[in-house]
Amino acid sequence: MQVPEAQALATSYVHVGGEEQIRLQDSDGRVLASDMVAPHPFPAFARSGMDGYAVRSSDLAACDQGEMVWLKVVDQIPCGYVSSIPIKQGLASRIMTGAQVPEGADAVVMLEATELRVKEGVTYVGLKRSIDTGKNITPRGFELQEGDLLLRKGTCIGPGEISVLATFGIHQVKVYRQPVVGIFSTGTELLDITEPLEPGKIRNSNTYMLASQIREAGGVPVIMEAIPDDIELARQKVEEALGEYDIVVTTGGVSVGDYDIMGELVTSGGLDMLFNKVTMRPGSVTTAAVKDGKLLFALSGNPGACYVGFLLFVRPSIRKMLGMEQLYLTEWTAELGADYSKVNNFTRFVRGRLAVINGRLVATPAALDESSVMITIKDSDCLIVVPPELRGAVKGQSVQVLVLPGAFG
Ligand SMILES: Nc1nc2c(c(=O)[nH]1)N[C@H]1C(S)=C(S)[C@@H](COP(=O)(O)OP(=O)(O)OC[C@H]3O[C@@H](n4cnc5c(N)ncnc54)[C@H](O)[C@@H]3O)O[C@H]1N2
Ligand code: MOO
Ligand SMILES: [Mg+2]
Repeated sequence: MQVPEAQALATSYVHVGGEEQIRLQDSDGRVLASDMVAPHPFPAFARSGMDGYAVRSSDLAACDQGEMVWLKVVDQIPCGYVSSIPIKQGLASRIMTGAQVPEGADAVVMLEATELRVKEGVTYVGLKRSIDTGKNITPRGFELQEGDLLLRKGTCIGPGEISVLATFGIHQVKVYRQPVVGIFSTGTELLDITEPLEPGKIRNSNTYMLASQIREAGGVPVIMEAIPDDIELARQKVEEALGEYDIVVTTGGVSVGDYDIMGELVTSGGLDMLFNKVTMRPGSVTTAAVKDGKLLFALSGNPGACYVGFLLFVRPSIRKMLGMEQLYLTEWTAELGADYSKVNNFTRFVRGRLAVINGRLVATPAALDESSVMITIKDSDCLIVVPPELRGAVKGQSVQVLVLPGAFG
């Protein structure tokens, strides 16, 4: 199956998760399940932008003839205080940045442009320059009017969105539930990361890499113990996990080896196989199946293939359950930074590094990009798409790149 077809097929089984109400401070990375509308204008009152004096600009017109104007100071307005004294002709109130501008005032003169004089117990402020109406005042509703759409359903919540919601006192938000994703690796050779190395064995790195990828995608990983290559045990684990979690991801045992059990598993025991071979490399053995509407992704055991298989198939499914609109990795056009000579009949997703050189986006393939290679995953920020038609790609040519989550730091 071609990659886009396999992606569409897998995600067609996924539905947006249920909704839940959570605290605003817990909502980073979550997706809004309803439109949010401004319950009041923002700012809710005309606000001073300077520490200074609230005045009537018409009182200062005489300054244009070189005259100094003296206004009687009738109040002091700190932030949070509403003055009850209107500014009539000849009057001014001392006001602080962020405080509500008193009735009658239409401009604020900054403190540095004023002089003070006290005469018979009365304070006067002296002004030398005229001022435009509205100067240093942020009008009510400057940013938002009551009823304006604040955030659309499907918006992913980050610092800017949290600021908007907090501004309006929206301390509980309705978001889509995070999918819970069960992970287990298969392989008799696998040691737990806490165990000492033994001859011929390796530590189970995929489970932990996948848990990290699931978290990045917005899901909640549940790490299950790795299992040996035993089909009956694997079947039991898969069934239990599918009963319990929203999505199940396994790694290993999907190729044609004597101990590759997953191929048989996904074609038996009430599972419907969606695909077991995708025209891509790494990850050609990526397999997906469905049982009672729940998805099982059986990814390759090779770390590079496991990583890419997750990004292309599992991540979009998690994002769809989360209610996100953009399911797939961002695709950009870049210049190839070095020749890439490997050819085959499948589309290659080559790990690479992105850089902006002289204003152009350049993608350089990793020195080691074999499916079995783990070390360059951490050094990559894109997957360079090399289609099979490209019989050897040359430095400088235009290529499509899929930008990896967290690229550019
Ligand atoms: N005769 C053929 N051999 C292979 C083919 C093929 O088409 N014909 N395909 C190759 C491709 S492509 C890939 S990819 C791998 C797929 O292997 P499996 O998915 O069956 O995975 P395993 O056999 O279980 O392991 C492969 C490799 O990965 C290591 N591994 C497994 N699990 C983990 C883990 N949790 N953490 C770290 N590393 C893991 C395992 O030890 C092996 O080295 O098959 C090719 N062969
Ligand atoms: O599936 Mo393998 O990863 O194509 O290299
Ligand atoms: Mg194998």
